[in-house]
Amino acid sequence: MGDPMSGTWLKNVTVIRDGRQVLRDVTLRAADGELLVVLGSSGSGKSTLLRVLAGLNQVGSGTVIINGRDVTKLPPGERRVAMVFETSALIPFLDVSRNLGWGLRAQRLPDTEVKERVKDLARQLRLSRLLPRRPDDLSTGERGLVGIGHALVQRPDVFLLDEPLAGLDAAERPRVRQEIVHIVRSLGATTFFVTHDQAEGLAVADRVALLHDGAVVQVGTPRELYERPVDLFAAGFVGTPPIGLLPARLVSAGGQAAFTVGNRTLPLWRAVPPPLRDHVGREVVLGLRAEDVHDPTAGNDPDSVALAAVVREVEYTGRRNVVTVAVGAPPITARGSEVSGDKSRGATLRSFFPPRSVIRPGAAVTVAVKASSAHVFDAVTGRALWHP
Ligand SMILES: Nc1ncnc2c1ncn2[C@@H]1O[C@H](COP(=O)(O)OP(=O)(O)OP(=O)(O)O)[C@@H](O)[C@H]1O
Repeated sequence: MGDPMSGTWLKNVTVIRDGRQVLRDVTLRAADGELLVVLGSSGSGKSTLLRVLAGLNQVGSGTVIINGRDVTKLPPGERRVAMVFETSALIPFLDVSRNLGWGLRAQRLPDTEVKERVKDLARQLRLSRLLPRRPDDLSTGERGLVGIGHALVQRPDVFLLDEPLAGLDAAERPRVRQEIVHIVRSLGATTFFVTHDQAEGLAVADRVALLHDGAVVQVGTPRELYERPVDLFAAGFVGTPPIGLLPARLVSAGGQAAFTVGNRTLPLWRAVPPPLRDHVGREVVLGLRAEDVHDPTAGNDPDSVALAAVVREVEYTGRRNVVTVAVGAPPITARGSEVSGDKSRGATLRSFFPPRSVIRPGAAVTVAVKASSAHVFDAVTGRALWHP
């Protein structure tokens, strides 16, 4: 990105509604042709961010740039973007074919080309059989597909997709998702893809921007968000099942770092890493992904330490059981920790057990963890200090 204006982005954008900041100084840039997922829970400001790009929401302050062009003061019609809304507005008295084509006809494309493009797109999205029907004669999911089609047929510079898969059933979602990704990639269009579903976001994104309370928490590749979350909020939001959290104290003995958890000690088997030096003797929160929490009877890793725990929940998924256990440790109060656990229950970890294991809520078990697999967070601010 040599040109400082290139790409499609918001620069220091603030949006105020009813006296509340719904976007707070948001700076977020998608490179040309990038598929950027905007991820966040309900009310985090995702739709507002798209509406600002589309020109449907005024900014309080800041700049909006589309394909290197400052469009902050331009009306929606002059921004060359195509938007799919969560509930798409179809024209009731036009059949699907005309609904898909009217945007192109408005651009004065020749009729034969409009028909050709509509036909191709309908085939790609597998909605050819719906072309003669009117919106009233479609299911919610089918209307959703037509809404997606209406945006995708346009070949704009920038696609704005707001929960495009919301109306579709679970079985159809992965297929349509792949089709959308295929289409926007083959057109080379920059795409903002809004979702509250982290698994969906990770699956399609070049990069993910995680939004919380109107502010950008972290921007990175799916892998960066999973492996190097900037704080407890990001760590808890990204990944299934949610990351497990353990309160601990960082100690240093004979120059070697370790974490104490209750009456157990988890040695790191190395000197205190420089980013942790200021935290020796202080409380931290350890974050452990389910794949790093083991059934100690299944094998013997000499670096692991067994912790006593009580089974809270068992979810059978076919390939394995996802087991939530409570470890005898006090609840965690750090900022952002609420997304990955229930505060009232104390520290919880998740682990994968074999599908045939007989394990029931209330059972006493031990789980094996090791310090070198743990993400380390500040116990007060929730900021990440160290990643495995
Ligand atoms: N017209 C409005 N007037 C006042 N506040 C609004 C208006 N529209 C949205 N908001 C508020 O702005 C915040 C962000 O809303 P937005 O729709 O951008 O969130 P979102 O992340 O897209 O949520 P969802 O996933 O539920 O659609 C919310 O707190 C919402 O209540």
